[in-house]
Amino acid sequence: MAALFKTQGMTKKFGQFTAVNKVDIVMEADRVNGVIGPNGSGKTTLFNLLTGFFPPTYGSIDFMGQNITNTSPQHRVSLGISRTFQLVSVFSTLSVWENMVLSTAKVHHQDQKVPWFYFKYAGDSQIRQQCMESLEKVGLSDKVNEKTAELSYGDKRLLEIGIALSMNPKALLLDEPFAGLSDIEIEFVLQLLHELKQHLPIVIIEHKISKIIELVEHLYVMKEGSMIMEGDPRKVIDDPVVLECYWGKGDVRC
Ligand SMILES: Nc1ncnc2c1ncn2[C@@H]1O[C@H](COP(=O)(O)OP(=O)(O)OP(=O)(O)O)[C@@H](O)[C@H]1O
Repeated sequence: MAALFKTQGMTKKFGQFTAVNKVDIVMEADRVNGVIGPNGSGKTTLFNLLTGFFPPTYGSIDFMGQNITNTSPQHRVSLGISRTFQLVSVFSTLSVWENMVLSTAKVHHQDQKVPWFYFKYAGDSQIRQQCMESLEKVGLSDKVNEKTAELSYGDKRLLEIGIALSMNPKALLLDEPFAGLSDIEIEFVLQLLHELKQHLPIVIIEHKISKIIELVEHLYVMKEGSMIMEGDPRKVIDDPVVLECYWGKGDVRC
């Protein structure tokens, strides 16, 4: 079976600064992959490259055996690459249901030029079903009519995951999904991820490994743009190189 993501020499430069440096990974689909690393080590840029938000300066990216190096984010979504963002990215002025429909219809009808026209597809039974199923999965089905601005931060995160799930993902990429959440909210999201991982490859960025040590099955460590280590999470976090990478910036095991 082809790897979920395979990158060769993947590099991203911003001017003279190298944010991601010659990253070669073969990320397998049959496990939860975690990505850790200190602030500014290139984790989000790695996600932006995998999801097409930036083209790489050099190198190649394959998704499930298909070269996607120069394809758009929209094309990658249609291939099944869904993501969430470090800062919650939902439309505050819309209701929960409107957020769901807008995103789901956009995946089905990429030809529309005017975003609001997507609402004409709100009645499509397939779109309605996908939206409802996703909202049920993330526990928001009783909040469909609520204004997104009035949701708790945890519910906004869940909505973002719900939107990602409604797009028929073949891979779910989560950028710090616990940021800003209370311990109770983190537990809820973690439980959801444990359920989702049964049938969906997950890639998760997180600073603090303790939150995801029971979830992830393979761990990557980035430092200053480079992938410095990968492997079994419990072995990786005890590796002297990884411990040193975190010295002065908080223990990786916190
Ligand atoms: N669009 C951009 N333009 C210029 N520099 C950027 C851009 N995006 C990221 N960088 C820089 O690339 C480096 C890596 O950033 P990135 O956000 O990928 O790190 P990170 O590991 O996700 O950090 P954090 O854990 O703080 O979110 C940082 O020095 C950042 O300032």
